[in-house]
Amino acid sequence: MSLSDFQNEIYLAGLGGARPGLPTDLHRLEEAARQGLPEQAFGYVAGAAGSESTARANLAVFDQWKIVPRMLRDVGSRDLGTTVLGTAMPAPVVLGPVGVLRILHPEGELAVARAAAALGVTMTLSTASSTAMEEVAAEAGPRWYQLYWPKDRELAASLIGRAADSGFTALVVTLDTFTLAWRPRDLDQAYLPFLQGIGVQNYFSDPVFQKAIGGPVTDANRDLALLHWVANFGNPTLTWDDLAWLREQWDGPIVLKGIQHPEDARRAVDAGMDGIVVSNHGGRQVNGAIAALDALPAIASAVGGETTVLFDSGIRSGADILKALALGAQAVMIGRPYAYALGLGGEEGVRHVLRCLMADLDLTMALSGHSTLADITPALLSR
Ligand SMILES: Cc1cc2nc3c(=O)[nH]c(=O)nc-3n(C[C@H](O)[C@H](O)[C@H](O)COP(=O)(O)O)c2cc1C
Ligand SMILES: O=C(O)C(=O)c1ccccc1
Repeated sequence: MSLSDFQNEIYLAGLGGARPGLPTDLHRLEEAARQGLPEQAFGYVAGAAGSESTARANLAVFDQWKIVPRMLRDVGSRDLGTTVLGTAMPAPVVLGPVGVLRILHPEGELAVARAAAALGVTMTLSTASSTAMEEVAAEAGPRWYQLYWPKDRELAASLIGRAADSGFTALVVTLDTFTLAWRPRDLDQAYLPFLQGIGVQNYFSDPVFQKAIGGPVTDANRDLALLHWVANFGNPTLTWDDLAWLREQWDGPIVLKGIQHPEDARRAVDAGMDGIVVSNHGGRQVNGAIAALDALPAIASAVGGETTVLFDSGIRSGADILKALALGAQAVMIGRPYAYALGLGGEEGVRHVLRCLMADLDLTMALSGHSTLADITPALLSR
């Protein structure tokens, strides 16, 4: 199926009288999710750090940039395809890592893997997934693995080795979340998915983790296992020097997620990394932090052209994607929209979100005079 068929299919379904089960404006998915999902799970996904002002700014900042459409440029045949970190993509859209997906749907990461595979879209599996990576890999198409770098190096090496053995082709190392931030929605609800054993599956299935707690996780040692997980989840003492060790562990591309300062982007390149994700974790970590899109231009001018620059935090539409690409990203990741859609519509819901985004991007590019990603430059934007 070509990309221009994505919107046709949706339109034709509408003309036939069958409304899409979920909103086609992804901003409105959040409202649908508020009404349709259990309160605590919805709050976990929708929530962010502190007063959530950075999460709001991530969305609002897109309105400060305007697309200036160009006419009469023969956009009759479009190609949104690209290759990022060696992975071929139908469009510059990747499912970002979102942990604990079984709080939203019983099939969790498996449903996401099937939806992404059906469309040839790359999925990034979280270390905090609620399904072990080997099970997800068996159902997934193109796939990257997101590492939460644990304290214990032996455990880190084991997770990385399993990811390589399971066919994950790039390592996305998240730096901004060695611990969860001050998140009032979850604190007020006393809600943590892990206390229900959701999000620890990659750890509990790991031989190094099991060795450390004296054997497989059972009802008898579950509390011990959870304490060991908490103690090992993240390492606040890591520095740039530690990246040399990581580089030795993984042969494929490594990208650092959570970069917000141009000097950090520079250090990533100097440390031999293959890319960065400009991201503030959807505003879930440092409230008051710079809106992610505001961080992008300076980072792109510091390292763009030398490394792969990915972007996330606030992408909700084709226009948002076009703006992020124009400001220097090679591709974007999405988070909350597909999590909401999973909760509301399972595998089909995730497919809906991907088709909407790709169709909207295709149309927005065409109508603003762009046929390929190579045509996208900062010149198409006005502040
Ligand atoms: C419920 C939830 C869980 C997340 N879990 C992870 C995770 O396990 N690893 C990670 O690197 N990022 C995680 N993120 C952050 C996303 O990868 C992404 O940076 C963020 O959601 C992007 O912003 P957006 O939601 O506005 O698209 C999570 C985000 C949400 C909403
Ligand atoms: O909630 C998050 O943002 C997140 O990144 C995370 C971290 C650990 C486990 C699950 C999700």
